[in-house]
Amino acid sequence: MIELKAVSKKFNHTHAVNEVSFKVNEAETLVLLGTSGCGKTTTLKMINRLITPDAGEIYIGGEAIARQDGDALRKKIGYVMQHIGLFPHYTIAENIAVVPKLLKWPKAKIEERVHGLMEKLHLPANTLNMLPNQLSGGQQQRVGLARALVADPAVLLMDEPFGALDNVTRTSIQQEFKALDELKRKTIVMVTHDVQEAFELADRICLMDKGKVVQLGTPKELLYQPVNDFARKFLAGQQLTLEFKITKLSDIWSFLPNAAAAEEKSEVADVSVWEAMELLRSTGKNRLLAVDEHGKIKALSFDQLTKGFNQYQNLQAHG
Ligand SMILES: Nc1ncnc2c1ncn2[C@@H]1O[C@H](COP(=O)(O)OP(=O)(O)OP(=O)(O)O)[C@@H](O)[C@H]1O
Repeated sequence: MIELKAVSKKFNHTHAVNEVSFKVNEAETLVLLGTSGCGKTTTLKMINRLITPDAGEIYIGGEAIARQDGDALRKKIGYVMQHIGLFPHYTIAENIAVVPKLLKWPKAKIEERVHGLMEKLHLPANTLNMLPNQLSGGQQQRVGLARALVADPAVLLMDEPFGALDNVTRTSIQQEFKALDELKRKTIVMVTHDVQEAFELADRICLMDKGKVVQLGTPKELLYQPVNDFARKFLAGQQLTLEFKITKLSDIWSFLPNAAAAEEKSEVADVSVWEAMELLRSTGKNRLLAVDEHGKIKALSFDQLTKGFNQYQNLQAHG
């Protein structure tokens, strides 16, 4: 869907991006991860031609973007900016409706879409006519996302979309983001410097350093098969949490105790061990129930999840 071929960009003497190549498949979320200044934002902005590469080629849907008009291209690509970047003197409704107005949608269609998105993103209807500074940081972030999604673009570029939020708000918006139907079909390239966030949201991660791709792979590959010391050190210290995040209930299913009660219903889908623990924490319950496709019910408590996870890890390590 998106392909970068040996793309480079220099600013004065800084090689911001140095022969970067990768492909993003349709409906995939690729996260660009790396320390500040490694070239993530420059890479992202070259995909919608806010920055022009010095060398290399970029294709979207098989077409070279260099041969397309920049404004027309950007109307087709959703873009969530770093630091949100809402227009301060536009109301929330006007901020969300920028692209549909440029595309000359009829007024009624714009209103319907803006209302629908506000509902989906849990923005209260009374914020429609407010200005951005009257909203909380979390609400502003949702408006930024609504603005990027409004014309239903197939491609979405997101630059530190949750960067301005406190940890609690950040975690809950990340969870909502993952569950949002609007995003399921989209090809997403997202920038972050936060390892946990990358593991939470990425199908694949592109780890960058000094303008170059260090490693591109699934979260599991980055964790268990780091290509060099830089990749290893980048994840060091967070190993256990990351393992909880990439291990699913279905992975540890056979190690969890059966729960008999047929009348009890499932409360948990096939989430990660981490998410199941978060659910236990947030609901304050001692145990939750999960059910598989054969109707088999399993009980989940902190203790059982940890035991099941350890047994699974042992099996992975020793066959
Ligand atoms: N417009 C510019 N003019 C000069 N140098 C720039 C410009 N934009 C980026 N750079 C430099 O290019 C390098 C890569 O910057 P970039 O913003 O792409 O990194 P990043 O990984 O997104 O960092 P951050 O997470 O801090 O935004 C940095 O050294 C930066 O100082």
